[in-house]
Amino acid sequence: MSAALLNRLKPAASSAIRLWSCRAPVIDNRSAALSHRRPPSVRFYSGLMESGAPLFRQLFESESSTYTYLLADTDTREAVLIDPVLETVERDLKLINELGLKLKVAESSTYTYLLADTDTREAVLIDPVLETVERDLKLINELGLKLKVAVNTHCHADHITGTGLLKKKVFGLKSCISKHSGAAADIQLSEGDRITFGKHCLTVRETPGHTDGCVTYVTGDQRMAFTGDALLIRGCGRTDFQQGCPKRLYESVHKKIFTLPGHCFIYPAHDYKGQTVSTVDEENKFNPRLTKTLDEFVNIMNNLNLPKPKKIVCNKSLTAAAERTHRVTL
Ligand SMILES: N[C@@H](CCC(=O)N[C@@H](CSS)C(=O)NCC(=O)O)C(=O)O
Repeated sequence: MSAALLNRLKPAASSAIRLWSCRAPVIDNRSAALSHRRPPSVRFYSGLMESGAPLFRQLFESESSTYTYLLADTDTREAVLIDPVLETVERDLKLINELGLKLKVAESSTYTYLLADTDTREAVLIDPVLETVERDLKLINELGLKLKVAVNTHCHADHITGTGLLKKKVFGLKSCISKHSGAAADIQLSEGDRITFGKHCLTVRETPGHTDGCVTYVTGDQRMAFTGDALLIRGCGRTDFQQGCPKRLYESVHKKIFTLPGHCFIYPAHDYKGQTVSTVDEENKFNPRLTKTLDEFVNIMNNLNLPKPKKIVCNKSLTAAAERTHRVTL
């Protein structure tokens, strides 16, 4: 596979299917779907491929009847997974290892934050992501920290994926998310709750609007706020799917974030322009959406016309689970 082709695959997994389908053999899934018979969990087609064609596997998750597709360059071994499903991630990773492939990281421009008490070494991870769990654990080990809690800002498929895997790898680790998120976790959080690590803490401020269960975590000294997707730098979370509501978001930001001290640093869950940090004062003055009136804000949010975010599209199972209450377990 050429570098140009790989680059074309990376930004949009759905177009990858179209791209490959002209060269791959025809696959007829209809019989399995119509007869409700369970298809084999892994199908092999590589023998039918013309030379130079990518390695291709169709994988199936029976609970949600979702197909995951594995595509790889047989020379570089670089691989892409389309629609990985939570329940079958371990099986798919095993196959990728068996075939000696290197999974390219799905890009969601998501930030994970690590905070720790330097005396007790107790640590907290905010929004750990599946693809970077190993990197984050390595850092935690290198720094001699004890990971105590994995806290999640909200239940979206581009944020919550790492917590389950971390719980398998770190004995005693607790998961946290808002009680309004619809997800099950060890600790269900509400407004004003505190997550302690050593002498430090994070306080929960409920900031719904992007989703019902969005929260902002504020350090005890109010110097830092981890705003998730509620407030982004010079932007904010979209409100056009999965419980989004512009009016709620506007109120959340004005009442719960802009009331923090002006010097409080804002650390968002995403940035698409390379920005890393802002402050309450800065966003209060320069945020092009949230400095508007409520009506203007609602109008802006209802006309963003954004493309679907990458990992939300790529992970049908988690997205569907996020839409059904109490299906995601962290
Ligand atoms: N422009 C982005 C679009 C990705 C996107 O929709 N991001 C979400 C957070 S993940 S649900 C969002 O709320 N974005 C707000 C915005 O104004 O972008 C891209 O480059 O993919």
